[in-house]
Amino acid sequence: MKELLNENELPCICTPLTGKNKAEIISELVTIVPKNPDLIEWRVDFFNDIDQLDEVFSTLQEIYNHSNGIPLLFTIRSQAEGGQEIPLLEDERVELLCKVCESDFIDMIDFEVSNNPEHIKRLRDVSNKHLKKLVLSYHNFECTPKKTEIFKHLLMMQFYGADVAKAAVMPNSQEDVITLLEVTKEAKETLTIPVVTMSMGELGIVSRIFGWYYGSAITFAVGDKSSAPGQIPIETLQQIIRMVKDSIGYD
Ligand SMILES: O=C1C[C@@](O)(C(=O)O)C[C@@H](O)[C@@H]1O
Repeated sequence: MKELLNENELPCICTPLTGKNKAEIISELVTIVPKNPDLIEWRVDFFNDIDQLDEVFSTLQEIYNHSNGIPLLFTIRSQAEGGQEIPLLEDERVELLCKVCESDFIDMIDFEVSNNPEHIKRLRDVSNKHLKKLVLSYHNFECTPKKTEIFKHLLMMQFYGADVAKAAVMPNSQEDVITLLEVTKEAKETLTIPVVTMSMGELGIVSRIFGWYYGSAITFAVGDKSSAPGQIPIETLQQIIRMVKDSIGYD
Protein backbone atom coordinates (compact mmCIF):
# COMPACT_ATOMS: atom_id res chain seq x y z
CA MET A 1 0.00 0.00 0.00
CA LYS A 2 1.32 3.43 -0.96
CA GLU A 3 2.17 5.49 2.14
CA LEU A 4 -0.76 7.76 2.92
CA LEU A 5 -0.20 11.49 3.28
CA ASN A 6 3.51 11.35 2.54
CA GLU A 7 4.56 15.02 2.66
CA ASN A 8 6.49 14.67 -0.64
CA GLU A 9 3.53 13.29 -2.58
CA LEU A 10 0.75 15.69 -1.71
CA PRO A 11 -1.93 16.31 -2.47
CA CYS A 12 -3.48 12.94 -2.03
CA ILE A 13 -6.46 12.63 -4.40
CA CYS A 14 -9.53 10.95 -2.93
CA THR A 15 -12.52 9.71 -4.93
CA PRO A 16 -15.84 8.92 -3.25
CA LEU A 17 -18.13 5.90 -3.62
CA THR A 18 -21.78 6.87 -3.30
CA GLY A 19 -23.62 3.74 -4.51
CA LYS A 20 -26.89 2.77 -2.84
CA ASN A 21 -26.10 -0.96 -2.88
CA LYS A 22 -23.26 -3.41 -3.39
CA ALA A 23 -23.74 -3.72 -7.16
CA GLU A 24 -23.63 0.06 -7.68
CA ILE A 25 -20.55 0.35 -5.49
CA ILE A 26 -18.67 -2.38 -7.35
CA SER A 27 -19.57 -0.77 -10.64
CA GLU A 28 -18.22 2.56 -9.36
CA LEU A 29 -15.01 0.84 -8.25
CA VAL A 30 -14.51 -0.74 -11.66
CA THR A 31 -14.58 2.77 -13.14
CA ILE A 32 -12.55 4.45 -10.41
CA VAL A 33 -9.66 2.08 -9.67
CA PRO A 34 -8.00 2.32 -13.14
CA LYS A 35 -7.92 6.11 -12.64
CA ASN A 36 -5.47 5.62 -9.80
CA PRO A 37 -6.81 7.67 -6.90
CA ASP A 38 -4.56 7.77 -3.81
CA LEU A 39 -7.50 7.17 -1.51
CA ILE A 40 -11.08 5.96 -1.88
CA GLU A 41 -13.84 7.21 0.40
CA TRP A 42 -16.89 5.05 1.02
CA ARG A 43 -19.72 7.47 1.86
CA VAL A 44 -21.71 4.90 3.78
CA ASP A 45 -24.57 7.33 4.44
CA PHE A 46 -25.56 6.76 0.75
CA PHE A 47 -25.83 2.98 1.34
CA ASN A 48 -29.40 1.65 1.67
CA ASP A 49 -28.43 -1.15 4.09
CA ILE A 50 -26.36 0.97 6.46
CA ASP A 51 -28.28 -0.52 9.40
CA GLN A 52 -27.53 -4.13 8.33
CA LEU A 53 -24.14 -4.98 9.78
CA ASP A 54 -23.75 -8.10 7.63
CA GLU A 55 -24.41 -6.13 4.44
CA VAL A 56 -22.00 -3.37 5.44
CA PHE A 57 -19.27 -5.93 6.13
CA SER A 58 -19.84 -8.02 3.02
CA THR A 59 -19.74 -4.81 0.97
CA LEU A 60 -16.55 -3.77 2.73
CA GLN A 61 -15.03 -7.13 1.83
CA GLU A 62 -16.02 -6.60 -1.84
CA ILE A 63 -14.62 -3.06 -1.84
CA TYR A 64 -11.39 -4.40 -0.40
CA ASN A 65 -11.25 -7.13 -3.07
CA HIS A 66 -11.84 -4.66 -5.91
CA SER A 67 -9.70 -1.71 -4.84
CA ASN A 68 -6.26 -2.98 -5.75
CA GLY A 69 -4.69 -1.95 -2.43
CA ILE A 70 -5.88 1.66 -2.57
CA PRO A 71 -6.51 2.76 1.04
CA LEU A 72 -10.11 3.24 2.16
CA LEU A 73 -11.64 6.07 4.17
CA PHE A 74 -14.92 5.06 5.84
CA THR A 75 -17.31 8.00 6.25
CA ILE A 76 -20.85 8.20 7.59
CA ARG A 77 -21.59 11.89 7.01
CA SER A 78 -24.23 13.17 9.40
CA GLN A 79 -27.29 14.82 7.89
CA ALA A 80 -26.60 17.92 9.98
CA GLU A 81 -23.34 18.37 8.01
CA GLY A 82 -24.61 17.63 4.53
CA GLY A 83 -24.97 13.82 4.59
CA GLN A 84 -27.92 11.65 3.61
CA GLU A 85 -30.81 10.83 5.90
CA ILE A 86 -29.96 7.53 7.64
CA PRO A 87 -31.70 5.35 10.21
CA LEU A 88 -28.76 5.40 12.67
CA LEU A 89 -28.50 7.62 15.73
CA GLU A 90 -25.16 9.14 16.68
CA ASP A 91 -24.30 6.38 19.17
CA GLU A 92 -25.19 3.72 16.57
CA ARG A 93 -22.90 5.44 14.07
CA VAL A 94 -20.14 5.31 16.68
CA GLU A 95 -20.75 1.58 17.24
CA LEU A 96 -20.48 0.93 13.52
CA LEU A 97 -17.31 3.02 13.21
CA CYS A 98 -15.77 1.11 16.15
CA LYS A 99 -16.61 -2.23 14.53
CA VAL A 100 -15.09 -1.32 11.16
CA CYS A 101 -11.94 -0.10 12.92
CA GLU A 102 -11.45 -3.66 14.13
CA SER A 103 -11.42 -4.95 10.54
CA ASP A 104 -8.59 -4.98 8.01
CA PHE A 105 -10.79 -3.45 5.31
CA ILE A 106 -10.32 0.21 6.12
CA ASP A 107 -7.47 2.62 6.81
CA MET A 108 -9.23 5.75 8.05
CA ILE A 109 -12.53 6.85 9.52
CA ASP A 110 -14.17 10.27 9.41
CA PHE A 111 -16.22 11.75 12.24
CA GLU A 112 -17.55 15.31 12.71
CA VAL A 113 -15.88 17.37 15.43
CA SER A 114 -19.33 18.76 16.34
CA ASN A 115 -20.30 15.33 17.74
CA ASN A 116 -20.39 14.41 21.41
CA PRO A 117 -16.81 14.71 22.79
CA GLU A 118 -17.21 11.36 24.57
CA HIS A 119 -17.90 9.73 21.20
CA ILE A 120 -14.87 11.44 19.68
CA LYS A 121 -12.66 10.20 22.55
CA ARG A 122 -13.99 6.66 22.18
CA LEU A 123 -13.30 6.66 18.45
CA ARG A 124 -9.83 8.05 19.06
CA ASP A 125 -9.07 5.20 21.47
CA VAL A 126 -10.53 2.47 19.26
CA SER A 127 -8.94 3.77 16.05
CA ASN A 128 -5.55 4.08 17.79
CA LYS A 129 -5.85 0.57 19.15
CA HIS A 130 -6.46 -0.83 15.65
CA LEU A 131 -3.94 1.45 13.92
CA LYS A 132 -6.57 3.33 11.91
CA LYS A 133 -6.33 7.05 11.19
CA LEU A 134 -8.99 9.36 12.56
CA VAL A 135 -10.12 12.28 10.40
CA LEU A 136 -12.15 14.83 12.34
CA SER A 137 -14.19 17.09 10.12
CA TYR A 138 -16.30 20.23 9.90
CA HIS A 139 -18.74 21.04 7.07
CA ASN A 140 -20.73 24.13 6.34
CA PHE A 141 -22.92 23.93 3.22
CA GLU A 142 -24.36 27.43 3.77
CA CYS A 143 -21.44 29.78 4.04
CA THR A 144 -17.77 30.34 4.82
CA PRO A 145 -17.43 31.37 8.46
CA LYS A 146 -14.76 33.85 9.57
CA LYS A 147 -11.14 32.71 9.42
CA THR A 148 -10.89 32.56 13.20
CA GLU A 149 -13.90 30.29 13.41
CA ILE A 150 -12.65 27.81 10.80
CA PHE A 151 -9.25 27.89 12.48
CA LYS A 152 -10.86 27.19 15.86
CA HIS A 153 -12.54 24.06 14.48
CA LEU A 154 -9.29 22.78 12.99
CA LEU A 155 -7.41 23.43 16.24
CA MET A 156 -10.12 21.62 18.19
CA MET A 157 -9.67 18.57 15.95
CA GLN A 158 -5.98 18.49 16.79
CA PHE A 159 -6.83 18.93 20.47
CA TYR A 160 -9.02 15.80 20.29
CA GLY A 161 -6.09 13.85 18.87
CA ALA A 162 -7.15 13.67 15.21
CA ASP A 163 -4.63 12.40 12.67
CA VAL A 164 -6.14 14.72 10.06
CA ALA A 165 -8.17 17.94 10.47
CA LYS A 166 -10.66 18.65 7.68
CA ALA A 167 -12.93 21.61 6.89
CA ALA A 168 -15.27 21.95 3.90
CA VAL A 169 -17.17 25.22 3.56
CA MET A 170 -19.42 26.90 1.01
CA PRO A 171 -18.26 30.19 -0.52
CA ASN A 172 -20.73 32.91 -1.45
CA SER A 173 -18.06 35.13 -3.03
CA GLN A 174 -14.51 34.99 -4.36
CA GLU A 175 -13.39 36.59 -1.07
CA ASP A 176 -14.74 33.55 0.77
CA VAL A 177 -12.48 31.29 -1.27
CA ILE A 178 -9.50 33.49 -0.38
CA THR A 179 -10.52 33.27 3.29
CA LEU A 180 -10.45 29.48 3.07
CA LEU A 181 -7.05 29.45 1.38
CA GLU A 182 -5.65 31.87 3.98
CA VAL A 183 -6.88 29.78 6.88
CA THR A 184 -5.45 26.69 5.17
CA LYS A 185 -2.01 28.31 5.03
CA GLU A 186 -2.19 29.46 8.65
CA ALA A 187 -3.40 26.07 9.89
CA LYS A 188 -0.69 24.27 7.90
CA GLU A 189 1.92 26.53 9.55
CA THR A 190 0.46 26.13 13.04
CA LEU A 191 -0.99 22.66 13.42
CA THR A 192 1.18 19.58 13.74
CA ILE A 193 -1.23 17.28 11.86
CA PRO A 194 -2.18 17.33 8.16
CA VAL A 195 -4.90 19.82 7.30
CA VAL A 196 -7.50 19.20 4.59
CA THR A 197 -9.70 22.01 3.35
CA MET A 198 -11.96 22.80 0.46
CA SER A 199 -14.23 25.56 -0.67
CA MET A 200 -17.22 23.86 -2.27
CA GLY A 201 -19.39 24.71 -5.29
CA GLU A 202 -18.32 26.31 -8.54
CA LEU A 203 -16.64 29.27 -6.88
CA GLY A 204 -14.52 26.91 -4.80
CA ILE A 205 -13.13 24.80 -7.64
CA VAL A 206 -9.81 26.68 -7.49
CA SER A 207 -9.37 25.46 -3.92
CA ARG A 208 -9.75 21.85 -5.05
CA ILE A 209 -7.09 22.43 -7.72
CA PHE A 210 -4.63 24.67 -5.84
CA GLY A 211 -5.47 24.04 -2.16
CA TRP A 212 -2.44 21.79 -1.79
CA TYR A 213 -0.18 24.75 -2.62
CA TYR A 214 -1.56 26.48 0.49
CA GLY A 215 -1.22 23.36 2.63
CA SER A 216 -4.26 21.13 2.07
CA ALA A 217 -3.18 17.49 2.12
CA ILE A 218 -6.18 15.84 0.41
CA THR A 219 -8.42 16.95 -2.45
CA PHE A 220 -11.64 15.16 -3.40
CA ALA A 221 -12.39 14.45 -7.07
CA VAL A 222 -15.00 12.61 -9.09
CA GLY A 223 -13.99 9.10 -10.13
CA ASP A 224 -17.49 8.09 -11.13
CA LYS A 225 -20.02 10.15 -9.11
CA SER A 226 -19.55 13.26 -7.04
CA SER A 227 -20.21 13.43 -3.28
CA ALA A 228 -20.17 17.23 -2.89
CA PRO A 229 -20.66 20.31 -5.07
CA GLY A 230 -17.66 21.53 -7.04
CA GLN A 231 -15.71 18.26 -7.27
CA ILE A 232 -14.10 17.92 -10.70
CA PRO A 233 -13.09 14.75 -12.59
CA ILE A 234 -10.00 13.06 -11.21
CA GLU A 235 -8.31 12.93 -14.64
CA THR A 236 -8.57 16.72 -14.99
CA LEU A 237 -7.30 17.28 -11.47
CA GLN A 238 -4.36 14.90 -11.91
CA GLN A 239 -3.36 16.63 -15.16
CA ILE A 240 -3.57 20.17 -13.81
CA ILE A 241 -1.68 19.35 -10.61
CA ARG A 242 1.02 17.59 -12.63
CA MET A 243 1.33 20.59 -14.97
CA VAL A 244 1.53 23.07 -12.10
CA LYS A 245 4.09 20.96 -10.24
CA ASP A 246 6.22 20.62 -13.38
CA SER A 247 6.06 24.37 -14.01
CA ILE A 248 7.14 25.34 -10.53
CA GLY A 249 9.79 22.69 -10.22
CA TYR A 250 8.12 20.28 -7.80
CA ASP A 251 8.98 16.57 -8.11
O1 LIG B 1 -15.60 15.85 3.80
C1 LIG B 1 -15.59 15.58 2.62
C2 LIG B 1 -15.26 16.58 1.62
C3 LIG B 1 -16.41 16.74 0.65
O2 LIG B 1 -17.50 17.32 1.30
C4 LIG B 1 -15.99 17.68 -0.49
O3 LIG B 1 -16.43 18.82 -0.46
O4 LIG B 1 -15.24 17.26 -1.37
C5 LIG B 1 -16.79 15.38 0.07
C6 LIG B 1 -17.14 14.38 1.14
O5 LIG B 1 -17.44 13.13 0.54
C7 LIG B 1 -16.00 14.24 2.12
O6 LIG B 1 -16.38 13.42 3.19
